[in-house]
Amino acid sequence: MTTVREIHVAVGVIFREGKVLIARRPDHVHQGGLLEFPGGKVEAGETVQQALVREIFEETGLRIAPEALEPVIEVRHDYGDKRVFLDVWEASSAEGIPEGREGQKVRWVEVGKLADSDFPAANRPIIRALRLPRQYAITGAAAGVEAYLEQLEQALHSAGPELCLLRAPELSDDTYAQLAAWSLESCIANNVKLMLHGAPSLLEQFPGACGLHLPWHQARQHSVRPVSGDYLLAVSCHSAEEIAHATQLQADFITLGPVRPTPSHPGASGMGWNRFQELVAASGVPVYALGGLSLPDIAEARSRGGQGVAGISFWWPST
Ligand SMILES: Nc1nc2c([nH]c(=O)n2[C@H]2C[C@H](O)[C@@H](COP(=O)(O)OP(=O)(O)OP(=O)(O)O)O2)c(=O)[nH]1
Repeated sequence: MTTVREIHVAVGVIFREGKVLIARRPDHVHQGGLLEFPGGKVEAGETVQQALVREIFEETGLRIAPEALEPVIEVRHDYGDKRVFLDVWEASSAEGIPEGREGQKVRWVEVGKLADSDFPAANRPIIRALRLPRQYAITGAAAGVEAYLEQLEQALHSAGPELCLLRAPELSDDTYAQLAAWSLESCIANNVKLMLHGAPSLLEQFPGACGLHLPWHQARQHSVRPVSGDYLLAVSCHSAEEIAHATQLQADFITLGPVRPTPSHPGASGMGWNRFQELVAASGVPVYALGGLSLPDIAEARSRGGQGVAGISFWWPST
């Protein structure tokens, strides 16, 4: 076990016109030569917000109001020679024109163009968190495949989700595949990203899907990431052990719940927001809160360190 002290680092993601500000770390420092989001160590007696306001001004000349900062994700990472706790916050308003005040190059980049390999390893979940939406829409029950598709069309039009999971564990593999083919067409036409639910072979069958969501009983059968980095990988988790396994699989995000009791999982009691927060703090990947939640719960989920909410009832038409 490492005995190196963990360093609390305040990291700021500053948005302007859909782009984020990045800088290149000087060659001679830790993780030198790689790109970073501006920030630095939280000094004794400082809050993370105070540290961010100070570091961002010192490094870039931009002025940020502490109340404009919102939490993104907390990432703990052990580099071997250094252990960091990246406390990541975003700001969508900052005053001034940024300049590299410590000689570093700064520039604005679209989130979609951030590449993992250009950043320190600890930044991988940050980049995921910036790309993922606040809601993860999961399909619900329907009377049959055709009814299912009708409800999907209706839900896509009325709710307009960005990211959707085709979950239908009650269907046979063949029926699910039929539904996946139709749903994918519909999602692509509506500019919605579709995740498939089940075994990794689904992505060979449907390469146009954006990723695979492993139910826990599937996830536990794998010891390494079962899909390529070109796809998103998500895992359904319910405990610290399951989260640790999903992290080992290099999941891009997870769902965690039930936070509250929910009709789709009768008998399961909710873990509550405090337990959710504890588990999220130890996870290091974007986490959607799941179970008995609706869109107004997004604010609570984010204040607890989560990415947002996942669920059926907030978007799926009732039968
Ligand atoms: N600012 C920043 N640091 C990051 C990112 N990703 C990442 O792993 N780190 C790590 C690299 C360093 O080990 C640590 C930040 O420490 P630092 O040395 O840059 O902090 P500082 O500006 O307070 O430095 P100094 O006073 O020691 O010069 O966090 C990131 O995106 N931004």
